[in-house]
Amino acid sequence: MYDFDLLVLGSGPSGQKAAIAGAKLGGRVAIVDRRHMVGGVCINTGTIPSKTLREAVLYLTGLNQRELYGQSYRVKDDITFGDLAARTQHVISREIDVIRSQLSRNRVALLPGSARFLDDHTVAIRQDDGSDERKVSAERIVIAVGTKPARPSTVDFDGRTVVDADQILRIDRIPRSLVVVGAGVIGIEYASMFAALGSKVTVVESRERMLDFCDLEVVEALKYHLRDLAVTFRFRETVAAVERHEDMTLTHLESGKKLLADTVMYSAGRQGVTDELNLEAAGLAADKRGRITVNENFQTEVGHIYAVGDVIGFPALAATSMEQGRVAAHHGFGEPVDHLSDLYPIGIYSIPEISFVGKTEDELTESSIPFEVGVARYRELARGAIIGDSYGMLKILVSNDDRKLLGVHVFGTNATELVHIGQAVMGCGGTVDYLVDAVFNYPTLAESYKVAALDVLNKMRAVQRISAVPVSPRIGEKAVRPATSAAKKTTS
Ligand SMILES: Cc1cc2nc3c(=O)[nH]c(=O)nc-3n(C[C@H](O)[C@H](O)[C@H](O)COP(=O)(O)OP(=O)(O)OC[C@H]3O[C@@H](n4cnc5c(N)ncnc54)[C@H](O)[C@@H]3O)c2cc1C
Ligand SMILES: NC(=O)c1ccc[n+]([C@@H]2O[C@H](COP(=O)([O-])OP(=O)(O)OC[C@H]3O[C@@H](n4cnc5c(N)ncnc54)[C@H](O)[C@@H]3O)[C@@H](O)[C@H]2O)c1
Repeated sequence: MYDFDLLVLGSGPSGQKAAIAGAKLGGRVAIVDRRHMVGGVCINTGTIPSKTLREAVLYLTGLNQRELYGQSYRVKDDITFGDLAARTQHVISREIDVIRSQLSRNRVALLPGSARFLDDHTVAIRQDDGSDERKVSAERIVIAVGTKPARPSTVDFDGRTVVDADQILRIDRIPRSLVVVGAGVIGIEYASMFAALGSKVTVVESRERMLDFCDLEVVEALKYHLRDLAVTFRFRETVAAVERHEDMTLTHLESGKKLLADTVMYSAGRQGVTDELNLEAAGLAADKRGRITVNENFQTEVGHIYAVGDVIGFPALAATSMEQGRVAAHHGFGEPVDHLSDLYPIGIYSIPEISFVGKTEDELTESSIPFEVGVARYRELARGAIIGDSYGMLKILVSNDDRKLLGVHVFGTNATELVHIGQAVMGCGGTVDYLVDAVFNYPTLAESYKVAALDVLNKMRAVQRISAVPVSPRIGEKAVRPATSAAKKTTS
């Protein structure tokens, strides 16, 4: 009756995984995207180019080797944007090739063009050059159209001196000075890269602090490092206007300050790409940020139409988007599937990088959940000395009640990889005792888990000991001996 069992709109991480999951379940599946956007924002303008650029910056500047070889150490003196772009283009092409091959070997048809709804089972697909339009029908439809940078209408983006986070990848020179508007994840990642390249970076953020979902101590450490790379932070400041002059920009802040810079980059949030979808024809609507509301199965108000990935909003990560796509397809085909776990890691590829899983100290304190903190510093690990990372740290938060891990926060080299050890222990309901008893490879950064776990146990034991000692009576009071039965068993 329909052309396809499943039609996916958008080939980013969520769309790809929905399509492949549908095909593995035996469905006839197609995926629609513009020819130049196969792989989505993730591959073409977002995750992959920014992470490759970061790797190129770290390598060519030699930044990570300077503790070992001195502050003047560099692999290349005059780094051009071309040097950085070459590596980025290479990785993008390779990744697109992998995606095309995965779709084709799973018999997912790739239909080029932009989709818009004609009704709740039918879409029209317009070729990129507008030359042709075809109708396609499907029993189930997954909307995975992602987001684009939010651009204030008052700012004149020229793609050269005033740019958004997509356009920054196409600039032709490394700016001597850069204003970054918005200290979200995108803003801080690009601020780190340009600061490492030697640009004088000013970050303007209207809130009081940045990355407020992360551990406060870790964010403080990051700010210290970025300031050391000559980054200036302007918190509680809002951009009022940006003027373009020949090869220069002047950013006016609402407080009256003026910032002169070669380039201004806007990273002040993103907008769902739903304006061209003609959602009303399918009986759907988006909110004012272009987002679509879904239930826990990623179904929209129209049961056979699903929405996944950044277009549904938080957490808007490639990793969670992939899972949402897979879960939606399984639900659509009636295949049993668990709901998405809450226990996913966050990775911020600033320089140095940050990663965490679970709760922060602030969240636990607000919920009155008692916990103990264990810290390991890379400078006390042999691997830290070998790689020249003296600033890295790993912090674990452990429940005083049942000794389970409640959160893991990592700052420094390999943070985004290391966090998964804590995630696995937490996912399996493990306690701090597992980390104390486990033997880790030496010399590694993973050893930091054992060091932090021992730190927790030492603190817990000290508290138990003092609790077991009679409290000296105040004048006129009797001595009290706290009940020792409340003290928890320690294994080491
Ligand atoms: C600079 C930057 C860095 C990032 N870094 C990270 C990171 O390090 N780690 C991480 O986990 N996440 C990161 N993200 C977020 C990550 O890229 C997104 O979460 C992810 O790409 C969202 O995937 P998606 O499936 O929603 O689709 P997207 O990747 O957003 O792609 C959507 C696709 O839909 C297509 N489309 C839109 N409208 C239509 C239509 N009408 N018809 C057909 N196709 C359409 C678009 O062309 C596009 O290809 C980053 C994002 C940015 C911008
Ligand atoms: N490593 C990663 O996982 C990664 C990396 C990059 C992006 N992302 C995803 O991309 C999404 C978008 O990131 P983002 O950083 O663009 O958006 P964001 O919404 O996270 O941050 C935007 C920031 O800009 C500030 N702001 C807005 N207007 C301003 C103005 N006029 N003047 C000063 N400050 C202003 C806001 O207060 C906010 O802090 C995130 O939600 C994130 O999930 C993830």
